[in-house]
Amino acid sequence: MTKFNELGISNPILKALENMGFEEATPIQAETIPLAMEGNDVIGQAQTGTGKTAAFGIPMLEKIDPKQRKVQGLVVAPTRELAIQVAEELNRIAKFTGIRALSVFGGQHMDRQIKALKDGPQIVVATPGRLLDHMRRKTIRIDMVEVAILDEADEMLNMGFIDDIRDILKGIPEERQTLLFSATMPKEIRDIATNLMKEPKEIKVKAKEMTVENIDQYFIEIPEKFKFDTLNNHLDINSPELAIVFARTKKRVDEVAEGLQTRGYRAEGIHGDLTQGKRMSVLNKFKNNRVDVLVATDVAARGLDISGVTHVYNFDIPQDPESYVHRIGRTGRAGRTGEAISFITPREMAHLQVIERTTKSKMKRLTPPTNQDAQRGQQQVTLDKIRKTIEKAELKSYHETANELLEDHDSVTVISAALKMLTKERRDTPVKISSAAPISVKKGKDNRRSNNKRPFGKRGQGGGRNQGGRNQGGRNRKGNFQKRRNRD
Ligand SMILES: Nc1ncnc2c1ncn2[C@@H]1O[C@H](COP(=O)(O)OP(=O)(O)OP(=O)(O)O)[C@@H](O)[C@H]1O
Ligand SMILES: [Mg+2]
Repeated sequence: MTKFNELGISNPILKALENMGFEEATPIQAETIPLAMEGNDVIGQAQTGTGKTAAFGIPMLEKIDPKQRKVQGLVVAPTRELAIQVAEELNRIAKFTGIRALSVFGGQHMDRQIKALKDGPQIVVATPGRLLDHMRRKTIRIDMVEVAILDEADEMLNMGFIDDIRDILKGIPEERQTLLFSATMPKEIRDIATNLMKEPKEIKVKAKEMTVENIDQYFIEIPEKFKFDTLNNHLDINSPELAIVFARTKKRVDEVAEGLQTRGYRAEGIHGDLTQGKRMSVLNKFKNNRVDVLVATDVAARGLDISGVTHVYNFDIPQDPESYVHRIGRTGRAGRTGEAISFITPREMAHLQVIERTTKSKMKRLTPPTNQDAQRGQQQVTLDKIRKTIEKAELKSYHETANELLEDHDSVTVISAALKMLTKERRDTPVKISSAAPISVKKGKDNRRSNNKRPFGKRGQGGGRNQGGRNQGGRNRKGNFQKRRNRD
């Protein structure tokens, strides 16, 4: 185990890391920090939740001159929520340095952003579309950038973003240091990456599997029409602290979220068609435990670090094995445990094997729980509450009333009545989820790249701006399917 003070980090940053409760460097941090501080370009790959943000953040902060109020560090990230989160983490690490990171993303008022940029942050964390907007309007200068970072690099260099990234990098001096990070790095993307860098050092934290060991992975083979009730039963049995349910389309996200509300769960949906205000408020409610179940498209699959997420459900199995890795990686972070449960229709069973082969992990089969299992699960939750109350609470003042009840009824009847009152009863209000075509394995083709995946929906996340022109999904000149650009 490596201590941070063995890595040549300056005192103000060491102090912040200590304040944050970081005791030891994670393997990706221990390997990356010295190499990046020497000025090398780095491609860093390590499992989800293992601290890649600090692994690139610390060497970037060490390179920046706090006295210069110019953008010296640039981080590009695929979603708005991730840009905000990365800027927050950098600001925590930079607390005693005088360096400030600003997040810049679509859906926010341009004027306010321009004003914030004029304030002179030394680091900007941006989504690509909005950053390009500022570059064109000349409301940001990135010609003093010394360190450029692509977080979720394989996503950023995928078809949806690659042109934007090329345009952005053209605006930064060639002497820059470039750092690329992700939990996944398919070979064809790595080849693109090396072309954008100078003799990059590759750091790959060796792991047997692409997924994190302390996430227990399960699958349930289930026909489409039983998915929703099965999800209900599962939530009742597991009573997750926080759960994320991934569905394939925005429509299904809305329907599953509304269906769960109808059945009495505190659930909300998040996807790219919502206003930025709504996206933020949903995510904040989830972080503050005012929402227990977040139903999401892949917009929430990458990078988000929300403590307390104990369960990830793939209501719909993702097309890419990479996407599976990132989705389930929203739990089991920073050494904690988690569970991932994927619903697979009988026709999708071959796809399960594709995911297992690529990620080198195995999902254990679960039988779909019955309504009785779910009811017992909910009663168990009540039992646990009662046991805790017996342990902790002062109950003497209730004894007299309890004895009064016991004079008229036997103890089993009395306790059963109390259990009934305390237990969430099942609601069987019918909920209809529109069907989704099953994902199929395309023979003889790289399944991953032929997928026109659209985590942000048809208008992209820019909310209707900048949507014209090239690369709007569909087929490109070579006739391959092309991912719709997620402009922001
Ligand atoms: N050395 C450390 N000790 C303890 N906690 C840490 C350490 N480094 C990072 N963390 C915490 O671990 C969590 C996960 O970190 P981070 O989000 O950087 O992971 P990641 O590798 O980028 O994951 P993903 O691939 O999902 O983006 C965060 O809450 C972060 O603050
Ligand atoms: Mg990350």
